[in-house]
Amino acid sequence: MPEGQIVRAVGGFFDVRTPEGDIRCRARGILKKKNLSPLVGDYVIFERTGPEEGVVTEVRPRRTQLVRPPIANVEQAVVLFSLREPPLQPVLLDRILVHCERAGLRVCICLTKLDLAPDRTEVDRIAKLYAPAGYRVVATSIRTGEGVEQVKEWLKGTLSVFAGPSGVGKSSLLNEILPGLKLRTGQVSAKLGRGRHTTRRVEIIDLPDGGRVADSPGFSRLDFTGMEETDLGECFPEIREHAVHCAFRGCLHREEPNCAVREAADRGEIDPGRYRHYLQFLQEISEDRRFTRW
Ligand SMILES: Nc1nc2c(ncn2[C@@H]2O[C@H](COP(=O)(O)OP(=O)(O)OP(=O)(O)O)[C@@H](O)[C@H]2O)c(=O)[nH]1
Ligand SMILES: [Zn+2]
Repeated sequence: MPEGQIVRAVGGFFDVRTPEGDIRCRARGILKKKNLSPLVGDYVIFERTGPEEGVVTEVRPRRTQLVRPPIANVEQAVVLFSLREPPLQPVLLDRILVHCERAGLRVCICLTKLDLAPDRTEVDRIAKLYAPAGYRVVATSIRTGEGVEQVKEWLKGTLSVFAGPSGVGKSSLLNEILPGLKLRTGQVSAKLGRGRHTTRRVEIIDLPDGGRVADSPGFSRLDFTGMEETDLGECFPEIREHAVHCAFRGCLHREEPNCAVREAADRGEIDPGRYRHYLQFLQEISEDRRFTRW
């Protein structure tokens, strides 16, 4: 039976992309009963019921699943923050990165509006700061075109989602990467990713160089609901790496004796700012827990 990936959900139908084109499918009732309603991004098996119509009969296991936007099998998050207007927000950046890690996504960081920064000092600092975590950093400007090719390179061969606060230039960069996007998706609106006050409709867009991107930005909810204190360290790659040498299993890297993470932070092997944000988030999680217990 034919297979494909759902690229769009419209009024109870799912558009399944296949090499021969998109097939508009309903979902077989049994899937809903089994609580397996298809999501955009799902790889599915379908039966043809007409030349361009079908029924989804099976949903392949998901590798990842995001809630906002509701989309399956995203592999990569391109996290955007502007260097200026608005200025970089380091805590919020780490907060988004935690959510990316938690969702199991590969991360790259894009510092936008390079044309508004006096020089590359801040870019170099951020790149150095995130190197131990394994995050690649690029600086872009849609005014000068700098960095855009690098982002295109990162998007190849994978399904990505853009993430970042309002006004940092997510839509602008997506438009730069896909100048024909509006035409292709038939959107009248001049802006992409504008979903806050309108019905959010997710769609996966094929890039000319291969690779796919969700047209709606990710991670609009950024609290740590449902997270255990012991989960947090897992979401900081450089902390995760050192944590295996901590004296205690389940070490939260606070005041525990022989904590390899704190020692690495003292030696500067873990960025002190990142460690501080870790402690801040840990505090949030533990306060939440106390609250729910009362
Ligand atoms: N100088 C400069 N301005 C930029 C750049 N990229 C985007 N902008 C401007 O920043 C503003 C916000 O850009 P958007 O693309 O709407 O930002 P967004 O992240 O999509 O914002 P939301 O839709 O609110 O999430 C616009 O006025 C853009 O023209 C850039 O590289 N340099
Ligand atoms: Zn520790």
